[in-house]
Amino acid sequence: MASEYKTIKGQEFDRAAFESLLRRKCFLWQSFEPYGAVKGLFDYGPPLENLEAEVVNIWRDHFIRHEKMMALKCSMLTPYEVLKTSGHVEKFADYMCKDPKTGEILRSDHLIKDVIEARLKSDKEARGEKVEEAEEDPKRKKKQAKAAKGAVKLDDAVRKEYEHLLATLDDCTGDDMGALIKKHEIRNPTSGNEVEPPVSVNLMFQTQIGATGKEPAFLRPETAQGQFLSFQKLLEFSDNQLPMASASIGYSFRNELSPRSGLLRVREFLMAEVEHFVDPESGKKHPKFANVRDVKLPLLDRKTQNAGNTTPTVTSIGEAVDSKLVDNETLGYFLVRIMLFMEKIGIDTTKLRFRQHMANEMAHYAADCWDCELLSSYGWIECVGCADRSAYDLSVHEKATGTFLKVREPLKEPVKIEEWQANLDKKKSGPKLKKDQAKVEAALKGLSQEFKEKLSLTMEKQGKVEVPVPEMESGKVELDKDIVSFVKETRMETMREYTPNVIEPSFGVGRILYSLMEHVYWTREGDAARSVMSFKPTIAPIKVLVVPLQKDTRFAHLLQELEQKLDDDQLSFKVDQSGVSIGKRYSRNDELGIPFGITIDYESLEGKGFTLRDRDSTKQVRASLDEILEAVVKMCKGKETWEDVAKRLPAFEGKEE
Ligand SMILES: Nc1ncnc2c1ncn2[C@@H]1O[C@H](COP(=O)(O)OP(=O)(O)OP(=O)(O)O)[C@@H](O)[C@H]1O
Repeated sequence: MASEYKTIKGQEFDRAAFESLLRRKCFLWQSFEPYGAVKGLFDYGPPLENLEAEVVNIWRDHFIRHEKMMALKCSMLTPYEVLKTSGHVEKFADYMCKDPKTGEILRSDHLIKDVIEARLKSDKEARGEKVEEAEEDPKRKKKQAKAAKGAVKLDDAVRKEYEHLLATLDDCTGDDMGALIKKHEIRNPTSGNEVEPPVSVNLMFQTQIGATGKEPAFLRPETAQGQFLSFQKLLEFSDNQLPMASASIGYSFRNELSPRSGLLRVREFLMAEVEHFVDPESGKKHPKFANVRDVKLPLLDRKTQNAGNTTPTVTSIGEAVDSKLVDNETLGYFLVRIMLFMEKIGIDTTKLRFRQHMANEMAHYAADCWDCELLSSYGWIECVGCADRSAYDLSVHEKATGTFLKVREPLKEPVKIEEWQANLDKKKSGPKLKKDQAKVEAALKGLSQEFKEKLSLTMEKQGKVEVPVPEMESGKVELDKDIVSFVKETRMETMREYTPNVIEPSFGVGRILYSLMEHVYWTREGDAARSVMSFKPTIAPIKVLVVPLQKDTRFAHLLQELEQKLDDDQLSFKVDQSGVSIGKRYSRNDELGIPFGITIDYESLEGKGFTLRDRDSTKQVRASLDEILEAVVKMCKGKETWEDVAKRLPAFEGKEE
């Protein structure tokens, strides 16, 4: 809840002050501002762009290098047929309602939810019960308040109906939502106007390849399809060995109907996706699962959610997989790796949970799905989806294209196979079947073993059989024993063919960055204006702040030497030589999250070293330049902490003002 959301220091989180910092320090802004800005599109300024690069580097190291994944870069422009086969053309859609008078477009489920929640809130107020704050942004709260205006205490039966409606909203079709809007007289909260019935709108951006219009295409809504269609190359690269995994970091595009909550719902965003291919007959075991068995995760399972509870249970992943709460080892292994990644980049893990998808949320083909959700002032937000997509994608693409998307591997022991065959005597069947010959042949080939056995018995008794041929106008054909025979043949099988299953952790980088920025934001006690962004040194956008005590030309040569050495150590740095006090210079750069400050003072001129300041504690040490730089390099690589450094190097009692 927004009201319960606290900073890492337990302070009330002030979203307005936080957003003002992001703007002031140029972390981000809406794209194309001089043209009035475009909703759902953001430009990243220098601090956020650098932060993204650092986080992506850690992601690459944590997943691609550590897990020996195959990095891929696939095209963003995707032909229509690919996304038709994957189901996106038909199903990747949301319902929207239009306000015919203002032209405003509202996502139907959001509209219903907002209005009904507002009525329930108002009812609670009327009953004098404690009201929880809306989890969404202030604009949404305003809308809710407006919607609730005039609402009175509800009838018990209506209240129950509303609660049930909210719990089952995810199951509603467009028609269901249309009926709800009518029945409950739901109007646009902003204008008070009636809205048009819901219409399904596909969320993909459509375009075309070339100028002829003959090659329709989309900007991809996820990176996954390119990876599936590279399956054969990946298998070759991994010497035909499974499990294997590919990974892709790249942009995806979704024409969200009502983008809101800043970076949390945008129309163009960076995704980092893994496709881990595994033999389904292996029980989806993971070779490194034993290493993570004892790691504990906060798991909010389906049963708990069904009971209306949102408190996760902290469980070791070993127990969760043994009890089948988490479907298999591979899925469990990735949940652990996701949490370790979040910890590594500085996410506050008390604001992290894994939520299992409810049955109605999962794609029909998915075996199990867990979202890694992060708590921000907007509430719990899905930042990583981790799904077991079974064999769905490879199977549908194989069926649509005829391309072999399976694994063939030699069997340890050859297996004796007994199979019914339908043998068509083409010489005799030709004159009878004429142009339908090929269709009948294909139909016979496609018959199941059981059906072929049944037909052999019929043939024995009646000397003829009726075979279904959907491709023929008549839909069937009668064949006698001169034309077709059914025989049981025995052969030795030496190879096994199977379609791998896919476990897919899918990261939305922007949502993670936003949550991270909220998690590291706090204000120094006693002075509300002094905000700090406590980025870990390993990911901080700028590593070092250089502050000469005063504007004094005598510092010039030391400054030059320091800059050269920082550059040699590949440390990013900022020099603040402005005339304001050291304290002010430190505190305004704390807002950028620079973890370390090096001061050049008059004692430095006498060869007595430099001071190094830690952003979070504001403690300082004094040492030679080489000692200081060695410490900074180690801390920025995550090899040492400030506590380690403070034990090694002599403390310095510097004043900040
Ligand atoms: N519009 C968006 N803006 C920013 N990030 C997004 C957006 N849509 C999805 N993501 C990110 O991509 C990840 C994987 O996408 P996925 O298709 O699982 O999301 P989703 O279930 O459609 O999300 P939601 O239900 O919130 O729209 C999400 O966990 C999220 O971090």
